[in-house]
Amino acid sequence: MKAIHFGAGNIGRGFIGLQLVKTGYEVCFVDVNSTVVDALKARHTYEVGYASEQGGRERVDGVTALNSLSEPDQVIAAIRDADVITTAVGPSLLSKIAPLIAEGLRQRDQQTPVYVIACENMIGGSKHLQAEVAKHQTVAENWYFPNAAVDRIVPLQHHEDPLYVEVEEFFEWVIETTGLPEAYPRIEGVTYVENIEPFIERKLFTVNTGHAIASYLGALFHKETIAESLTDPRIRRGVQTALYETGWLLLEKYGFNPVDHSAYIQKNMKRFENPRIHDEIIRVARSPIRKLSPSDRLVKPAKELMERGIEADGLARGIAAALTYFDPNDSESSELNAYITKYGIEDALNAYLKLSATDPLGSRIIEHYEAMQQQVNSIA
Ligand SMILES: NC(=O)c1ccc[n+]([C@@H]2O[C@H](COP(=O)([O-])OP(=O)(O)OC[C@H]3O[C@@H](n4cnc5c(N)ncnc54)[C@H](O)[C@@H]3O)[C@@H](O)[C@H]2O)c1
Ligand SMILES: O=P(O)(O)OC[C@@H](O)[C@@H](O)[C@H](O)[C@H](O)CO
Repeated sequence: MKAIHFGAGNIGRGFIGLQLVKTGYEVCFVDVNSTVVDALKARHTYEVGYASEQGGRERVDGVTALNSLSEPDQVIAAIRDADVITTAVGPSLLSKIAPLIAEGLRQRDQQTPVYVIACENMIGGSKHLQAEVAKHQTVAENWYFPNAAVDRIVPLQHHEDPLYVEVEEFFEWVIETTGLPEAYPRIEGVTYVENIEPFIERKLFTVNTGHAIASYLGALFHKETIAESLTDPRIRRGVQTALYETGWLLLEKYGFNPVDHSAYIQKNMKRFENPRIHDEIIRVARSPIRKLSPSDRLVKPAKELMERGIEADGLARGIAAALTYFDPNDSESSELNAYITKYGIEDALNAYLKLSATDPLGSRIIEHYEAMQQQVNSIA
């Protein structure tokens, strides 16, 4: 059994590759980072460490890697032979890897099924990748693209060994089975469900909404990590308020049990506070344009709540904080900041969030944004 995994980064090595190897796959990582690719090729093994009370490390053996920039033909050949293809490159890069995947799939023996699973933080990730592949190659009937949700906090890594990765112990990987044949491959640790929507929305609108707001409010109050942010009552309250709002939406949409969902929120607050994980604001806040897009963790739940006549003020405050965020090393943050400086907040709302300054959500965001601008000046 062979698996190709695009993106040998934190979640790629620290979760997806690990589970594939545990299942019995020979895993070939594909990446553009030559340090990581060369080390995987040379050693064929790496270690995953656990940031938990028990700690401990696991060895991940029998892996290899290819560089998609310098070895595209080898990547295509590897896709020809693969049973499963997974990705964890970031949602905006799926369009970049699609041509290579399309060419590899085109060259396959068309009788053998293949499963392509995007493990990205987005709703409908695999179907989005399928649409990107379809721009280059007609998608065959037995190329399956089941949507998935993946959850494990893997912070930025700062070790001498470029392959070692430290992760939290908790994980959840959910894959949608609707449309798959009976004999679809089972991956160790994966929960298979007929309908992924409640799972991806529960994860994205709790773990990622909470994380995002902790990071943007954290940046506003000059914090360095998520755990540090949550020690500040102003930020903690902001995160919890937003999570009770998204919780209300999830209860309305999917009929979750309120007691169970409250426990889910509290469990995630504990994960954010894990003292053994140094999760930097710059990682969690990365790519603010993506995070502020109408289909992502902040604006989508806020709009859906307001449409139901339910208050979303905590989300509006989190969105405003995201609009004040600035990291000069993050290209999306730089773009957004330059846009706001040039055209103003109302045009930015329109261009990136697809919201008007006059609609109820837009006007709440602007009120918070203006109050925060004063706050930025007073605490700077
Ligand atoms: N880190 C987490 O806690 C976590 C948890 C769940 C989901 N995710 C999701 O997983 C994805 C990856 O996140 P990450 O934290 O591992 O990021 P990362 O930056 O650590 O890893 C991304 C990897 O993709 C590689 N890459 C970039 N362009 C590529 C290309 N053209 N071809 C092949 N590889 C390429 C990068 O070199 C990098 O190694 C994102 O969608 C993220 O939302 C992350
Ligand atoms: O990866 P992003 O940029 O979509 O979001 C940053 C974090 O919220 C995210 O990586 C979480 O750590 C992860 O989703 C936990 O499962």
